[in-house]
Amino acid sequence: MTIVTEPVLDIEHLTGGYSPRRPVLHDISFRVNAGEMIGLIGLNGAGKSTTIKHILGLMRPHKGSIKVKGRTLDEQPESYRAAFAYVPETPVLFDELTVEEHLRLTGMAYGIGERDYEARSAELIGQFQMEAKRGAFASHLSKGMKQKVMIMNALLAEPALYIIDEPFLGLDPLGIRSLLERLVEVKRRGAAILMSSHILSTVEAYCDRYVVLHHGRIAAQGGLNDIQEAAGMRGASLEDAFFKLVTEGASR
Ligand SMILES: Nc1ncnc2c1ncn2[C@@H]1O[C@H](COP(=O)(O)OP(=O)(O)OP(=O)(O)O)[C@@H](O)[C@H]1O
Repeated sequence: MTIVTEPVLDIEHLTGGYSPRRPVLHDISFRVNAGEMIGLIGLNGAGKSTTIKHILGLMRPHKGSIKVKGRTLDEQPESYRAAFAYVPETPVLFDELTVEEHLRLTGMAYGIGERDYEARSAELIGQFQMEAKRGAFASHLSKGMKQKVMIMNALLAEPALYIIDEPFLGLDPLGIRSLLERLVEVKRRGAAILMSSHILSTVEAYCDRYVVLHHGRIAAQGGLNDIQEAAGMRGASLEDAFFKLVTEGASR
């Protein structure tokens, strides 16, 4: 017997972009299930950030639908927004709040009880090597430390869906390892993760499925086998198959 569970993120036939006359995304459909990490990959300008902006509700679909836990943003704005945490490529912090105050704010925004807050924040501060900086203002942090604060905030919230945009660039190797370990752990506990990155070896190693965007369309999606098949390259690495798909103009 197969148990059919509702996807945490369900994008169906999304056409969208910045101007209704010139869509950037064309008929995008993919899902992220609980306990899955999906890699959203594509060249510069392929449409990854635009897809993410649509999921966040910063832009509205021209056609198609986006559901988080079965509901669109219009149907249930509060529960839609509370179901995910977003880690942007460029950290956005309050300069005059400390690391700990950011965590505290997230704890309040997501309604996390005091005891859970204490346990989770202490663990995250330790795991991301931020003990010495817990009282530092965001404006006094390095780029990678700011990125860590964004990541810690997302992890503190323990949402059903993580949306993570190119998280590795600012992090040191220890930070990357901490992040990947945590993502594996939250996934095992049932979280859904959509991660966009250009570091394809890491995407291949950690993601369960991949969505290859090319010129705003899905060029291929599925497990490594599906991507290899779409590229006509059995046995290839994700990077080699991706390279073939995006340089030969394949579009399906
Ligand atoms: N604010 C904007 N207004 C109009 N067009 C935009 C805007 N932002 C991006 N675009 C266009 O949308 C298309 C998709 O861009 P998007 O930022 O989604 O790409 P991306 O896959 O995230 O790329 P990168 O890997 O460089 O971050 C590009 O053609 C880009 O020029």
